[in-house]
Amino acid sequence: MTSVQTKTQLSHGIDISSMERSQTPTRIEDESIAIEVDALNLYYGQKRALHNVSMKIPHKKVTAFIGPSGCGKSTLLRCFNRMNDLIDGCHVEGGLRLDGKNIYDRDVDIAMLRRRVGMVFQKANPFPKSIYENVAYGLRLAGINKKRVIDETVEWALKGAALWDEVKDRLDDSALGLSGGQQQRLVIARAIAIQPDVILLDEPCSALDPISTLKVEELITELKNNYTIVIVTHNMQQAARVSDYTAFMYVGDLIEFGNTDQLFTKPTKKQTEDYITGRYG
Ligand SMILES: Nc1ncnc2c1ncn2[C@@H]1O[C@H](COP(=O)(O)OP(=O)(O)OP(=O)(O)O)[C@@H](O)[C@H]1O
Repeated sequence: MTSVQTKTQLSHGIDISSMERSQTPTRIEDESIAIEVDALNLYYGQKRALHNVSMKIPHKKVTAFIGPSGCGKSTLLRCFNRMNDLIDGCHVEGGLRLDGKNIYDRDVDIAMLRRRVGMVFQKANPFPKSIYENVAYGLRLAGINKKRVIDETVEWALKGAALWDEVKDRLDDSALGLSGGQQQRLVIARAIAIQPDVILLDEPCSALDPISTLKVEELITELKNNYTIVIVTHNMQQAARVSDYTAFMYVGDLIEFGNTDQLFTKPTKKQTEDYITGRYG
């Protein structure tokens, strides 16, 4: 065991045994790419929050963003569906391509982009409507009105979000009566109902208890069979458990990006090693 592995276990208790069992690590060079970030700079007014970030996000894999508070993880995530457009004074320079198309081009339909790139936030935000209506809402917005299609899709999405068995007998009850973990899975069901290509998860488990966290983590692992997933997490054990690739960010810079097992066991940058061994952050 290397000194990094020992320190990692001591400071954070990250279970690296599963990493050591893994076969040949996957390499980003061998992946099909969903999102390509090219020399991206983002400014809040005069302040630059992202510095020349370049990276590739692979299709149907889980990519985690880690790093200390304020390093730009959520800012970068929000670029992927242009949520930052909603912030006054925010502007972006550089390229960000989704399946080869620059999403910052003038001709991009932002509503369509956000259908393709769904987002789940730290705090579950169900609408004050029934469980059924929460999932059906996006379908109706998308112009789907046939009850049978909506019924089938609501069931499919709730099953996909591992919530169906818990709610199938109370679909007309208020979503606000669900537990925090159930609400987060409901929001994920709402996101997948409209069949996006990419799901962005911004600290989806930070308000959840350990059992709900485990369920959402299992769900993430399941969802990557069909979706490209990008997750921001403060929890390094979570990044190590659920992700295939990890990006370590520090004060707006992308310091290191690569295969999760390698990044946690053999980081190539001292700043990454210092962070994962708990020396700062
Ligand atoms: N709406 C905003 N207006 C101005 N500055 C912002 C805004 N949102 C974020 N910032 C700044 O941009 C930088 C990056 O913030 P961001 O929230 O992306 O970091 P983070 O790594 O996700 O942090 P945390 O882990 O604490 O959520 C910080 O300095 C933050 O203060």
